[in-house]
Amino acid sequence: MTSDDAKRRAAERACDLVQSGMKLGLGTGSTAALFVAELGRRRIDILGVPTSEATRRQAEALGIRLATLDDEPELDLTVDGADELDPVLNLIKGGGGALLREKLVAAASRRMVVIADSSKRVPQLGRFPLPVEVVSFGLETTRRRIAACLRELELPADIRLRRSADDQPFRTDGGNVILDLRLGEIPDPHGLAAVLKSTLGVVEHGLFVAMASLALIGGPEGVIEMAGN
Ligand SMILES: O=C(CO)[C@H](O)[C@H](O)COP(=O)(O)O
Repeated sequence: MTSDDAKRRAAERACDLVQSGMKLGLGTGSTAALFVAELGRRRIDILGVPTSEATRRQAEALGIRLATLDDEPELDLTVDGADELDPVLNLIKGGGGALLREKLVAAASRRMVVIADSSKRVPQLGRFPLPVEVVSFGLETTRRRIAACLRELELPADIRLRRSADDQPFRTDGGNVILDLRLGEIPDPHGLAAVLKSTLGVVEHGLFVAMASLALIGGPEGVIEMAGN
């Protein structure tokens, strides 16, 4: 079974949770795109709040009714992918650069369900570089501030500015840039999340701590369910 098949299984199972009339947060990335495609195929009448311009374009093309988070500040369910998930469903997200809108939409939802293939499961977060969205003004000063925090926490200060295919700094939908932190391991996701959040210049980080209530992991045996908070 390919990774895409596994992701599709998880996406299809997540669609089973969707009922007509729901207000849904629509995630970003290849797995979330499979979910949105399946929603379109099933023609369930939902109102979607997309977490990126890419997802908005896909959902619009499928005829899914859309709203903004300002129109609909309380959502029933968000379904989104993840770059890593640990056994208690703390996540690293932002590989696709949509972490800020993804977190805003997930936080506005009664439930967040993660869909993934089994390669995303890890015993401890940190192998995947942690995306941190920062303002581009004063970028070097923010980078140094983050490096000092990491050294304080005895974590490696290997921080790289994300670049697009044309070698220009990658820009998020909000016009910010992303620093990817190569940490290797994150022994205390709560602690690191708090430190990053209080660092001047940081807009948001890709640690989703205690936000997901369920993960659906697709694989050759079917779909495994993992419960979170
Ligand atoms: O956080 C994300 C985008 O910002 C994605 O959910 C994450 O990168 C997983 O993507 P994929 O489903 O393509 O593996």
